[in-house]
Amino acid sequence: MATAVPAERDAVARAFPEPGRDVPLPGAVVHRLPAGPDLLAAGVGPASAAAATAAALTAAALAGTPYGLVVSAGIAGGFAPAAPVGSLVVADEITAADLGAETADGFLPVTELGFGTVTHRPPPALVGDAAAAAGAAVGPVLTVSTVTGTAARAAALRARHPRALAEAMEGFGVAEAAAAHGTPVLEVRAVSNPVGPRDRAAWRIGDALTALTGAFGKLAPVLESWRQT
Ligand SMILES: O=C(O)c1cccc(C(=O)CC[C@H]2O[C@@H](n3cnc4c(=O)[nH]cnc43)[C@H](O)[C@@H]2O)c1
Repeated sequence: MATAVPAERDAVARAFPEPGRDVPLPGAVVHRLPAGPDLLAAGVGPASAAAATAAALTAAALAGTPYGLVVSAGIAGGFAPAAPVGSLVVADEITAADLGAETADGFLPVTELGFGTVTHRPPPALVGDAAAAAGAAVGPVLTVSTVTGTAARAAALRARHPRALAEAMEGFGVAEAAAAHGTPVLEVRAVSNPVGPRDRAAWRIGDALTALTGAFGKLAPVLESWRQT
């Protein structure tokens, strides 16, 4: 389970009965729960998330105990009205929304430049089971390197990704690390703020962290029992 910051990691940990311990690894510190998943505060942004997630995946593989699933979890901005503050989102697509080139005719994703990947798709059956268990909406979660701060930027993202429900900064990095290991990925987000004009007073980080704890209390059996078929 990869979050950005320790506050998100600890919110997920509160869904599990017993406290864990930190296990230092080369390039990452995994918080190991006795009766739950390994948790990783991987850092803010796609690069840090990818690096730390890859380190944890590699350490597990070299130890002969490879992970069966990687989950990117945390708070996110929600695209109103589909994803209001306090709601939960499970990604059916994890998309890098600003990986490409700005041109006179608008943004071109790297895939239209002839290389790379911009979208990872979690296993549909797992997405459905997770969303049903958590009472979450299902749709694309965008990964950005810059938090949207204007209505114009929000509108531009919605125009390019009309189904998008949320915006965060780590999912695509986590998904790239998982893909390099052939490991399925899931992204679960609790909405802390609306995507749009920067208004720090509108952020409800505490409420979102509480929603994240509640979500993983319901998700735990789904994630534990899920095996790639
Ligand atoms: O603009 C601010 O002053 C501000 C206040 C609180 C938090 C931030 C962040 O940049 C948080 C980024 C962090 O949280 C995730 N997140 C939450 N909401 C969003 C969003 O609307 N767009 C992108 N990322 C968001 C993200 O995954 C990071 O881990 C800024």
